[in-house]
Amino acid sequence: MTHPAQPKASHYINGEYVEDTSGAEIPVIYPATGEVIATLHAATPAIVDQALDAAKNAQKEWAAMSGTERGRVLRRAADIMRERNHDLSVLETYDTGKPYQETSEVDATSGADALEYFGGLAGSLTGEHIPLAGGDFAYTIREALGVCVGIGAWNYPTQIACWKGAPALACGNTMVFKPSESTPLCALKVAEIMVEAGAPKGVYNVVQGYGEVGAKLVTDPRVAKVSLTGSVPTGKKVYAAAAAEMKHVTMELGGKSPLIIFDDADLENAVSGAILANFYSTGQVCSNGTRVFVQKGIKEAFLARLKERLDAGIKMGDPMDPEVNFGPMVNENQLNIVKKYVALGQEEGARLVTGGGYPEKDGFWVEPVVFADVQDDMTIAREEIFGPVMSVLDFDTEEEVLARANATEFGLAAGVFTADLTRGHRIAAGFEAGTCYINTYNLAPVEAPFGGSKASGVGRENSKLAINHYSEMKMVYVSMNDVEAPF
Ligand SMILES: NC(=O)C1=CN([C@@H]2O[C@H](COP(=O)(O)OP(=O)(O)OC[C@H]3O[C@@H](n4cnc5c(N)ncnc54)[C@H](O)[C@@H]3O)[C@@H](O)[C@H]2O)C=CC1
Repeated sequence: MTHPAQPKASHYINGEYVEDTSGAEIPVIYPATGEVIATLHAATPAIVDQALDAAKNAQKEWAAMSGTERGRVLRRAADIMRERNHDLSVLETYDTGKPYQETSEVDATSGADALEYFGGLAGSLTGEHIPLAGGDFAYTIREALGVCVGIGAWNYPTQIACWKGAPALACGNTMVFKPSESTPLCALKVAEIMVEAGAPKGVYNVVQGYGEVGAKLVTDPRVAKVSLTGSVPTGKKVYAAAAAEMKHVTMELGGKSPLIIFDDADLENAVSGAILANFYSTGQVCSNGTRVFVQKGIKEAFLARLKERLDAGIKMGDPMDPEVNFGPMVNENQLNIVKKYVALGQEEGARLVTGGGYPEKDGFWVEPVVFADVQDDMTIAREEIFGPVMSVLDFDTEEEVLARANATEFGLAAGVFTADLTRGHRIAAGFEAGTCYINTYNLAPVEAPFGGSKASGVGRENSKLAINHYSEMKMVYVSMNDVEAPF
């Protein structure tokens, strides 16, 4: 019998499901059991062509609609997503293995928030009037870029499809979105919902594929902009390919973010913050604060309480059970990466405080891991693991810890827990990171910009700033005077 997660076809182009079985197979594996629940096919060159043509053909008409009309479509799509939260969350759980307890609160909800927020902004995207000498003036027109390509990672398939789609469409662009080959299901539902909400055909298209399909999309002359969520190595390749054609980019890449906990921090809140910074989505979150610097005075109390809460609170099991709060890794490859780093941490002399076991059942399961006595030069403190592995490092002084926190090529996020708010702001000012937290961690409301500095990215998603990344300003100079020329 066909599994309910199996979509009608692999791609969604010009308002319809489209299939071409000659593309490479993409098996969809439910991470909780290891079983193949759906089979899709990567886009062939003909499918890529069809999607880009559809997006190109739809763009002028979409951009010619008023911002209010475009916004109405996005807001309707947000309403539909909220109404279907249950079904979308079940699908997100099949796609990623994340527990329903989490997906039912976060994924479609966050997608709907983006659609609603950018839908609300769409009617107020304007240029400005610039008075000049002698009665001349200039005005600016905020214009869409054209066809935008979105390329997603596998940890938040619904959210990423919406975070890229919503601002792109609000500005009058059209989109071709390529989900991660590990989680190809959810974006198809987003595309369906857009059309149901009234988006003209071709405005939002989804094509499946591995990296090579992504690479093909990036260099196509019909494409004006590329927004990637993925790892730093992929980001470097995509940025370079886009630069060769002078295309706009947004890069949301990986991190190894620091979380600093001072002696004076509220212990319970600091432990909660460290949990949110490491174990949500089984640690598969780009902004995770995986280097937890704890001041020596609070260190043992912090470790004891953290272990107590993890031991009592983690509930692994069927991700569809609403009581379960900890799911498997997304796939076998990612599980093996975690295993490699956990072994490395032990070899390099870090102290295993909790975890390190692998439940013996089908699927890709790992217990959450906390390492203490981690040194800055250990591999687990330098490289992004993208799994539930927390490294706790000791520190003495503010100056020392800030320097160590910043000593990384990454700059996605950073956080600090302290009762001294002056110090909190001082540390936030000193962080070399795009997304900072004082006395909390890992929140990403659509109203606030999200993104990284240094190797972690270029540009920002969410907030009014995202509009600048999906539009450009045309200037029109108007002379009110005779034209003077030298000869
Ligand atoms: N900053 C952020 O907002 C976020 C960043 N991430 C980062 O994503 C990574 C995990 O996701 P993965 O899917 O493993 O990343 P990945 O870099 O392997 O793949 C990302 C996407 O790029 C595509 N791709 C691969 N090679 C390509 C190429 N040459 N040209 C065009 N597209 C190509 C893949 O098919 C996939 O859709 C982690 O590093 C994580 O930190 C994840 C979520 C959010």
